Amino acid sequence: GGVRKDLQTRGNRAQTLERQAWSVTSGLPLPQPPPSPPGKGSRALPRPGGRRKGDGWGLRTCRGRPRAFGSEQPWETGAFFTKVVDLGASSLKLEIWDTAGQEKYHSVCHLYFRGANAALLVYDITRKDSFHKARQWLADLEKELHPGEGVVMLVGNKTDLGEQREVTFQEGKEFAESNKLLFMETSAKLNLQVSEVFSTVAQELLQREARQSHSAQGDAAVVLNASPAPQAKCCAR
Ligand SMILES: Nc1nc2c(ncn2[C@@H]2O[C@H](COP(=O)(O)OP(=O)(O)OP(=O)(O)O)[C@@H](O)[C@H]2O)c(=O)[nH]1
Repeated sequence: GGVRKDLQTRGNRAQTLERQAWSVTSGLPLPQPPPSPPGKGSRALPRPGGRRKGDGWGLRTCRGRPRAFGSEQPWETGAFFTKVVDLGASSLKLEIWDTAGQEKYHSVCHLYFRGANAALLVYDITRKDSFHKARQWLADLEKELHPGEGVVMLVGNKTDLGEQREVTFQEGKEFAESNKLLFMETSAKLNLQVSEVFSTVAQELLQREARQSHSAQGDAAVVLNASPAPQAKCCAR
């Protein structure tokens, strides 16, 4: 799935930045026109179509809507959600596309990653195969996200099923570290660490944005400082 991010500085003072980010669960999308969220126009990005239930991959609570676990309603089978993350000085509105888990649509998954600011790679800690699939998804993601751009978090879900665990915390952490990913474990069922996933990703997005803007200012200073030099040389002739 995917996420589009609106950043708004509090007090309505500053700019509204628009960024696109994609969250990637284990699922694979059927590309369809995305729905229009309330109050917004139609979107140019695809969203997943159907959902195959029960493969244990998804992080349902990423949809950012209050509801009881397992109480899905037919109208909730769509895959576009928004979540506002309050970060104190700023808040981020994440627009999230959830992919549906269908391997045969793997070839179109790049549509969901393109232009992403962020991605969540979610696996099921009770299924080693889902962990291996997450690694494959990362390879796909890396083709679409430019190096150093895009925040990717690896998420091990279903910590409430600890006795059935097949992927250790350490394995997840080491894989994440070796690929420069953020890492967390969650239980969507118990709502453990779910909001932390989003706030951590949002924080990281903001920090990267601040660093980029800082470095852009640095570049501008170099250009400004650079231009008088040739003139001075010229005039000295
Ligand atoms: N025990 C437990 N079950 C979970 C948890 N998260 C999801 N499930 C269950 O796992 C199954 C799959 O959940 P989905 O949210 O449909 O998984 P998904 O990967 O998004 O599904 P796809 O759309 O096929 O990718 C469902 O039966 C959920 O109720 C969790 O944290 N703990």
